Amino acid sequence: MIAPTQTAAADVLADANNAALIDCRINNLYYGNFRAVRDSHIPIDRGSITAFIGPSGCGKSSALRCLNRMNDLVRGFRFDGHVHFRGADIYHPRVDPVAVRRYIGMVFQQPNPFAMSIFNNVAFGLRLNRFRGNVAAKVEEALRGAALWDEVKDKLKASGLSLSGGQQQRLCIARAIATEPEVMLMDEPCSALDPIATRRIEELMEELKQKYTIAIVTHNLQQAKRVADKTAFMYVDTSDGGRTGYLVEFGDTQQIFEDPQQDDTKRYISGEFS
Ligand SMILES: Nc1ncnc2c1ncn2[C@@H]1O[C@H](COP(=O)(O)OP(=O)(O)OP(=O)(O)O)[C@@H](O)[C@H]1O
Repeated sequence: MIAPTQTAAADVLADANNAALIDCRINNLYYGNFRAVRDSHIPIDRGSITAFIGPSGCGKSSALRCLNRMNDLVRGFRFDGHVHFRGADIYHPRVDPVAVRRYIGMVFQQPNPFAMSIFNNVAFGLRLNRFRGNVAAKVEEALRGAALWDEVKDKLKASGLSLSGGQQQRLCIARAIATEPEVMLMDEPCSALDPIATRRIEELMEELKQKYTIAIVTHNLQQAKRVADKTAFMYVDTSDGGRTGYLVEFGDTQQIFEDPQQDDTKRYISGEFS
């Protein structure tokens, strides 16, 4: 369990007033001496899909990876700011990053099923978490949740690697939801998929949203427009000779696309730069 801190106690109260499920404030994010992101405050609302958009290198993935401490695994990573999940500071020294990732799961750009059976791919996390209930029932539930059950129910012993790219990505989603996280982070989950498999994942996201909060990094503006409730637009500041990403504008997706308030957002949305 993520231990709430004293500072977090006030935020728990704020949460009761419909504050964001995750409140992420990145003042500075460094890899070694390189400042990759600055001044970005991104709240993630419960039960919503939030898209991170912006040109390559603006720090979308870096910001996303802060939300479940995935950057901790990167050498030279330093972060000044906070990420509060349900009011608790996930970077508090007493908080175990592995526990954070149990609440806030992740699906990556390249489908990465383990070299084991479809069944065991999904059961893996359950066993890791010493799940004591009915594993087979839970695996089925997760595969149904990821809209994959009908396609694999007769070949659960086949290797996860034998599936198509789109099926593999849904298998990874099943693996992520089997342990019942509250939040799913998706880092360009469709970039390796064809348009039909992409559409399938987008439809799945709509279904998953009933149960999970989702944050997604996407290069595909149409995808953000189709699936996201909220959109964060990030850009790169080169004024001081560096390349530091920052949040330009955050709001309802419809507002960001139809009535952007910042010139850079307008230019990006209209395709003036990519
Ligand atoms: N592990 C790392 N070590 C050093 N620098 C990194 C690392 N990961 C990212 N960066 C740098 O941080 C900056 C932001 O990268 P990030 O991947 O977060 O951007 P992005 O907007 O997601 O980019 P893209 O859309 O191309 O994936 C880039 O300049 C990148 O080179």
